[in-house]
Amino acid sequence: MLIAPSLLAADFTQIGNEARRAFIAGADWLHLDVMDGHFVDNVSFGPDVCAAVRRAVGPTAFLDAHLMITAPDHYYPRFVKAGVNLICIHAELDGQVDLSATLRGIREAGVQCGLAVNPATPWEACLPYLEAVDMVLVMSVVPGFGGQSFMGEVLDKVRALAAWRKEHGASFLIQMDGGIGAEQAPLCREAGADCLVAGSSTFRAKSMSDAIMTMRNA
Ligand SMILES: O=C(CO)[C@@H](O)[C@H](O)COP(=O)(O)O
Ligand SMILES: [Fe+2]
Repeated sequence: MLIAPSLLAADFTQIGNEARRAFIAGADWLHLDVMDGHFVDNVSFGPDVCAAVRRAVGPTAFLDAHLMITAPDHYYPRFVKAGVNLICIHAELDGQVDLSATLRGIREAGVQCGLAVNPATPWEACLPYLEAVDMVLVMSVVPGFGGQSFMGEVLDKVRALAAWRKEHGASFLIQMDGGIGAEQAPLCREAGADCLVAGSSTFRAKSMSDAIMTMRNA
């Protein structure tokens, strides 16, 4: 099980130190929540902050950018340039954005690509793209803010995606994001998730390393 602390819950006055703190505590990935105030009702940070995080953590740490933005096709090259390892875009943009071309462009730039679904979006929205992604992200909160409660009803989507993957011999990872801590991690794992994003339960834990270890051993 990969654990990806979300930098959204970090102390923003200490962003570089906070990013390093996550890896020192045993994080597998660092999750970077990018919000544009259009796709979600919040604004966070953009490619320049991601590039600063890369400088802080060094060349080998895995950075996972979750783009909650309406124009990922326009902006993804800037996140590639910032040095992230994976760029995840939202399936809800289907019809507005050429998702196939964007996913292909991300991969051709040498970066892994992912497709995310909101709690209200059926997993089948990913179906046309499942051969073309490295990861599917199943949101377990309505995106926009950290610190929300886990929505257990999305676990059925994780089960369905895991079943599809097995049946088709596919290898994409299944990530879950939102409201995840020690209590939710075993449920996510049982359903078939491979990577858990956790903001509040890691950065705001008394011991980040204990919090990460507990979730990983779920
Ligand atoms: O993408 C999002 C929210 O939109 C998440 O990555 C959250 O930032 C996770 O934070 P917690 O729910 O774990 O506090
Ligand atoms: Fe996220």
